Amino acid sequence: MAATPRPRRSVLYMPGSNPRALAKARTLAADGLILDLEDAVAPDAKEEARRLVVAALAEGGYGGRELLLRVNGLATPWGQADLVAAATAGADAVLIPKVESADMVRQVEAALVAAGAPDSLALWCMIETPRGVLRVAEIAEASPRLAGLVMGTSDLAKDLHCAHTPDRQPLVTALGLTLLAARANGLAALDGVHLDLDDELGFEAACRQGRDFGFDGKTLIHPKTIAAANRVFAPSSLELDWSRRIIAAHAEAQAAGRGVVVVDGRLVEQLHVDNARRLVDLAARIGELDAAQAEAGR
Ligand SMILES: CC(C)(COP(=O)(O)OP(=O)(O)OC[C@H]1O[C@@H](n2cnc3c(N)ncnc32)[C@H](O)[C@@H]1OP(=O)(O)O)[C@@H](O)C(=O)NCCC(=O)NCCSC(=O)C[C@H](O)C(=O)O
Ligand SMILES: [Mg+2]
Repeated sequence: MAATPRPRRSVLYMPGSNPRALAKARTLAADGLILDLEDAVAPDAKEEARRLVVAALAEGGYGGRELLLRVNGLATPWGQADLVAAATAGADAVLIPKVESADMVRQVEAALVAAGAPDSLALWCMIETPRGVLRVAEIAEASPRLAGLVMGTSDLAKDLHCAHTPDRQPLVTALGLTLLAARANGLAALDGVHLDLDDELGFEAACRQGRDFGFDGKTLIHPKTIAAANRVFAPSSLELDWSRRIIAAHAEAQAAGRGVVVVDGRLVEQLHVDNARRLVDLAARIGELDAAQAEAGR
């Protein structure tokens, strides 16, 4: 069976040019952090942001949080220097913005390798342009270093000329294609940001929609949204209770020579047990991460 993925319920962007945010992130309950050199950073602050991010990573203190460093695109004036810095900065992954082809991924990978990136450095891709969405299947299999895809729903909505409606209907095709490409290649998939920071109910509804689509978690822009994302994207106690019951019932049935069993009137087969195990394992990983963060915060 595939290894249980790490929790990625909440992944917070922070502008690389904001030292306060880079420091505060060490104390936040986010599963992952995106140290951003791209759109959150003004052009005249790019060099300083790169220096701050490299220094923050060198200082460490981010515990078990997954660390993604979002670079500027290779075609921009900052892309090449970002990749040279990112190669050995100590992040878990480099997040490439506005990916539109497998070739673009391989160019970034070549630049990172030339700059001394270790084999362990993963690549993540932002899917946030119409061309990127149309080519997401080829992008998702561009490199063995690829670990995940991130929806960039703000850029995408801009390019599509679509509205940010509460039900996100205009984005459903892109969300579905990205999720399909991720799952077909064993990659993680993160949903896009919710821009209205005062819209708690809308944020939770968007989290539930993303979870129901199959996304592993949501990308966030403010710490106050972390708790809700962590809650919505974690398996619920009802799901865990059901999962444990069907794992036990199916094991009993198998011991008696049967491949299926009915629990509370519902047919349970091996595929349901596989999914139940995934949820139970994910809950265990969340428990470990939460405990480690609580320990570090003491
Ligand atoms: C939106 C913000 C500019 C608001 O910042 P601020 O006014 O400082 O908010 P608060 O006063 O409410 O902050 C309270 C404390 O929390 C810290 N804080 C705030 N935001 C973050 C953060 N993102 N990470 C870490 N810490 C944060 C503040 O420093 C305060 O701390 P303290 O001083 O101790 O009280 C700000 O939230 C922000 O800049 N958010 C990130 C914006 C961003 O990164 N945007 C780009 C990514 S989104 C994107 O590009 C998606 C994609 O590409 C697409 O196309 O869809
Ligand atoms: Mg974007």
